[in-house]
Amino acid sequence: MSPLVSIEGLSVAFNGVPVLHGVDLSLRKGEAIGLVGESGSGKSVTWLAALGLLPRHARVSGSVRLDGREILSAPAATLDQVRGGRVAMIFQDPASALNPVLTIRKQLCEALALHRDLSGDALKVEARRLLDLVGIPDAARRLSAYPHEFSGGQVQRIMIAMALAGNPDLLVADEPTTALDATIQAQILDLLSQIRREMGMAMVLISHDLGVVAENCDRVAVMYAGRIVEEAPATALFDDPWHPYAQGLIGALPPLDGPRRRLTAIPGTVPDPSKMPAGCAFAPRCTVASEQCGVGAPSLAPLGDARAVACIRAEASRRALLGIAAE
Ligand SMILES: Nc1ncnc2c1ncn2[C@@H]1O[C@H](COP(=O)(O)OP(=O)(O)OP(=O)(O)O)[C@@H](O)[C@H]1O
Repeated sequence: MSPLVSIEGLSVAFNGVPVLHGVDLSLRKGEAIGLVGESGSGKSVTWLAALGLLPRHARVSGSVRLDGREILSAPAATLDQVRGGRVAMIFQDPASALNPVLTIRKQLCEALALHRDLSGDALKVEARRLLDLVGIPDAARRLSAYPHEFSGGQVQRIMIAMALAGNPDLLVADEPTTALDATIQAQILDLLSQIRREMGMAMVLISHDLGVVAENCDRVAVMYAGRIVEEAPATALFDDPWHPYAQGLIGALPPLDGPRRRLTAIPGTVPDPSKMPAGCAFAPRCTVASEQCGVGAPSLAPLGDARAVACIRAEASRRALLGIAAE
């Protein structure tokens, strides 16, 4: 089956400083993929670039195809149609994406009118259906309310309803629950997963939280310093991570049924994009790095059918982790 989205060699530079280095990623219809990595690793920039949402001073190159059609170089009007239509996005701070002086009905109807062939009462009926779908109680009455009359979790539900207005094939959710407390986070993620399955929609879930990604995604791509360093089915990655960075992230993860915390356990920090090391960007923090790791940045190499890793020391690192002696 041909992929829904295929990203190849996606690179981004800001003011001449590269921050994304040839990212390759593809997504099948209905698939949920998680993008994880510390702050600054390029998760958001990957999707902002793919959807033509970076500021003008960004230099973007590579290829992004939606159903085989190139969208990276598409005219602005085509990209406007894609965004909110076939591809929808939700972000961490939903309140800033809603207009405070318009009712929810008005905003939902505007989103619907833009992407669906509906008008008059049919718009209002569909707006109500969407609000119901995302679990806002008393939807008919609440349509007349303004954004400030809803809680943070409800506002994120409304943003999900807005995102669904165009019947998207893909939803990109960038840290959709980071600003919410733990119980509400879990409810919103459950809602997203349920809607995704019912609609057969693909999803990209960008998160710092590996637990969130483990529970909600089929596949995971781990990013470090503007590159994907490991990509694998979620269970394979969590049971047996190969890249030393992925191993560090997973080592920092509390049990799935225990309390979550942010990823802090790997010593050191992500390198400044303007001061990238010559070889593997993770080498300065890596416990198994060899001299050769300083020579060139390793590319993402397939490892069996479903996974890929960018590390020349992956096997050694895995053996060290599992306590297997070198042969
Ligand atoms: N508009 C911009 N202008 C200049 N640099 C930028 C811009 N947006 C992002 N960057 C830089 O690009 C790099 C990748 O940022 P990005 O936001 O994609 O990271 P991230 O992994 O999504 O992190 P976070 O989880 O904190 O959102 C960072 O070094 C960031 O400072």
